[in-house]
Amino acid sequence: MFEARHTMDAPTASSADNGTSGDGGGWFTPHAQPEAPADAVPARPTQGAATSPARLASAGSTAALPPAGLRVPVQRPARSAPPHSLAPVRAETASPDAVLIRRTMSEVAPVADKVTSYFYALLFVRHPDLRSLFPASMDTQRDRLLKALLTAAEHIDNTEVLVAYLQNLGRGHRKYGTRAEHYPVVGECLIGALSKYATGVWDAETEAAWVRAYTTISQVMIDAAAADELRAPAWWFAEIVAHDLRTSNVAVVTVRPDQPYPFLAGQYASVETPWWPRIWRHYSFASAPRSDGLLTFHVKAVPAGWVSNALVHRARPGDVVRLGPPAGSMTVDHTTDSGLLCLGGGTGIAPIKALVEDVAEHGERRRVEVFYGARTDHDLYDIDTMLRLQQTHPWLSVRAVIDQQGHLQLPDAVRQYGPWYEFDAYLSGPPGMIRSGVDVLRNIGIPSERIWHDSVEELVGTGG
Ligand SMILES: NC(=O)C1=CN([C@@H]2O[C@H](COP(=O)(O)OP(=O)(O)OC[C@H]3O[C@@H](n4cnc5c(N)ncnc54)[C@H](O)[C@@H]3O)[C@@H](O)[C@H]2O)C=CC1
Repeated sequence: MFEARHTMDAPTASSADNGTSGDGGGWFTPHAQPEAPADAVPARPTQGAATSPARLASAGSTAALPPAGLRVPVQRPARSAPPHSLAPVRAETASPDAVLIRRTMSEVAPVADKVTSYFYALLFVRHPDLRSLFPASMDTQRDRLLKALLTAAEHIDNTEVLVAYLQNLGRGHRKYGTRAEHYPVVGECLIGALSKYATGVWDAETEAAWVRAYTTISQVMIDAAAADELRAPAWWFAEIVAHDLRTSNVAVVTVRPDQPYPFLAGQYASVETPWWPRIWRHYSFASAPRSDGLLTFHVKAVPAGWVSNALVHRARPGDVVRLGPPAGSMTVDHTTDSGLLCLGGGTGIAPIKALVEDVAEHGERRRVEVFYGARTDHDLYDIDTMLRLQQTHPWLSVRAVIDQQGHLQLPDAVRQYGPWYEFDAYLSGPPGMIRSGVDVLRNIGIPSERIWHDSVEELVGTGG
């Protein structure tokens, strides 16, 4: 699940300072590709300063210009920007709008839950028709939309990263049924909620800054969705063709999409099961693209994880799931021949295996060093596959790291080998492993921009 490293999008999210440090769950922590539908509610005037819907992104318009002062690049970076590029712009370099937006966010941060609740109350009261775009239970999803909006607003000056993030977000929203006309109504409710709770700082100038930011944000998303519509479906149906229970709670699930599904090794997809409509969870592809078009995911059933439990314990061949578009930037750069240092913890071994296959298919002889961590021998459910790959490929080395007592955690094991400073590093696994792994790898000399992983926040969301 998850856009890795350097991106704000989905599973592969940012490494460094975004989401890998701190509590990883803060309201304004940049995170990987959010999953929530960005829809909204139009019409009634918001509370406080009057914000007419007309001032927000015009539905369906693809010609709206970015507001003055906000730069919207036209080019998408080839790879997502490094996590550290998401670091907040320092006050002295921030635009006036960014300063006002951050001031609002500081004001509402302590009451984030209330802002979220009020936002959805406004949305669903004003636009009850939009309720059906969201899951029946909002528990796991309720704050995702607002988080995404606020993340984007906070990084309004960080154009390159922001645009890549928003484009990804806009494409990803197609599967929710989000349409261009939903954006202004969401914007109205966002501003309604912020103006209610940021009373200490809210004034006409602040509102204007939010309107400009939201207009830019929504236009980038609308345009990306429109462009994507010309070349890809909003979602894919995929039939489960194999279901292999490897342990009591880990299944390897293979699906056949109803149409070609282009992706890159190291990416992930969001998956919706028939049992939990509109609840989407990210899973990394466990193989590089195959000639038969099949896709494989490794799923661990986690406590209270509706989707993961359904996929492990209920799903059977013949069942049909839905897939969102591929996302994530934890991919191999084939223009270089530097070695790959890969840390896969638990089911995090899935995208690592895909990366190994990708290197093999490119016929290169790059060194690939895999550290595969698990709590017990039994939990190394895919070690046979990895050892077979090692036998076939002399450039590949696979080491298992068992961490039953928590004495030797996976990242620590890497220190005993090396040197690693000329390697590109790939981390995939539980959020704690990624956080400590990024620290360890930086300490042993790998620069942040060569450390790739999916966003920790997305990973947290993935488990379900
Ligand atoms: N693209 C990605 O990053 C992917 C991430 N995942 C995530 O991987 C996780 C897999 O869960 P499990 O199999 O239960 O893993 P687990 O909890 O059994 O841990 C697996 C390995 O990670 C290490 N680890 C765990 N917490 C650590 C910490 N705080 N510091 C250092 N090392 C730590 C353990 O030592 C062990 O070697 C899930 O959270 C899942 O969402 C799964 C697939 C892809």
